[in-house]
Amino acid sequence: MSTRTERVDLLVTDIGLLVTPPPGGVPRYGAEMCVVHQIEQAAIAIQGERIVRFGPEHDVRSWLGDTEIVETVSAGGRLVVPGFVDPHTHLVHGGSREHELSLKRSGMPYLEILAQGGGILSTVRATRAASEAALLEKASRSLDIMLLNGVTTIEAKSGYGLSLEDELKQLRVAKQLNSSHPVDLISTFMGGHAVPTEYADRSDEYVEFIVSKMMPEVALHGLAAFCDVFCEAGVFSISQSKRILEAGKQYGLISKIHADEIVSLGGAELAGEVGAISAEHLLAASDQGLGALAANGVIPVLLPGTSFNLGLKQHARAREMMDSYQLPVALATDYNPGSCPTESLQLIMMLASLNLKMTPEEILTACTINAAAAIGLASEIGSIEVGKQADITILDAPSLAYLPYHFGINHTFGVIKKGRIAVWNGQLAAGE
Ligand SMILES: N=CN[C@@H](CCC(=O)O)C(=O)O
Ligand SMILES: [Zn+2]
Repeated sequence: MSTRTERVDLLVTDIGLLVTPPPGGVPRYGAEMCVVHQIEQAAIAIQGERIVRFGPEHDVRSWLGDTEIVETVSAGGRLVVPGFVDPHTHLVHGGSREHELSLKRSGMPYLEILAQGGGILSTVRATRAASEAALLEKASRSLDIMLLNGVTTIEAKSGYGLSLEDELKQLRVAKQLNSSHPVDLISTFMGGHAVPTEYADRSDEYVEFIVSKMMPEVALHGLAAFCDVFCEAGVFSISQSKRILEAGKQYGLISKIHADEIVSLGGAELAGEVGAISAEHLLAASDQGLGALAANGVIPVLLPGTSFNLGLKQHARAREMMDSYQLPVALATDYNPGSCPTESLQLIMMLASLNLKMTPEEILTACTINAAAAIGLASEIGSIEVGKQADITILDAPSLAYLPYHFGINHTFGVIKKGRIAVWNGQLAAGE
């Protein structure tokens, strides 16, 4: 395994049970998702930001010999897993939408609220009205909650600005948080989230505005790694979505797509055609669409919190995706102020168990290595592996199954981010 190092900066001992996807730095497909490595009475040695050794504690200790250890912490017999990754969030936004709760509960469909100028467009108004500092403050608080819940890396989309300045404003906030907050953020440009009111009935013109005015600026300032579009009936058509994603590729932005969430429009097929890294939602994806994902290595990112919160009977066909199509399913919160206002990935784990019929092992894989792969980071994060970033979550739980079983609470005891203690005893560490 690894050669001995001069010094270990942090040694995590007394890990009751360490569970991780196997090494490899690649997504885990279908049946592979239930295979995880489990080590009882384990320890992890960290130097700088990297894992240098892990395994049974007696093995790690004999490997260490008389190596200098700067700091030792005990996991107190708890469960230790890779830091969770949330690969689909709409973190940066102004305002909230509790005023739409009664409309939703009275059965008004999500797309109808949007068509009446509410929904996403309501958050666009609030985001445009908010200062950059106010957006930063609000997003930072949500990011703290995510960290306290054991999440160490997230993806964050724009898409509530829908004007050049306001899209850039959202993306600058995410960039700023990436450098100031312990959680790593990777940004997605989503100017194609809705057609703004000033372009009502001129959606093709808005698409050209995205392509000709927004994308060059996003690329020029290095503000995003990915490009996403809400490909949905009444929002962006297949051809408009294709125009946006293909143009994004010219600017080096990797495609993602909100596909077949409500209507089976062919978004999954388009994801395959444009070579997207991931396709999200997929409740209404056709068999042909799932085949296109499998044939083109597209990762399905499932968002069971959204179908739950929208009160939908339909769920993404996770079992078929894994069992029949051998797809590498990932899970995410979809944290946003409308369809899924929760930062809790642990709630999503419970819903994945309940409604997607995923096993605890599959859920762990979907929230770690496959989630990392959905944002292009599987070689760096998503598993406990020598050489990988030391992103580690310590949970007050005796087993993986305990997480979806004892639901509605936060099990996180500690979080180590890039080798530094970011959360301990359920609290943010001083200075974080
Ligand atoms: N479906 C489109 N976009 C978001 C919801 C955004 C909102 O309602 O504000 C989603 O992924 O669920
Ligand atoms: Zn979304």
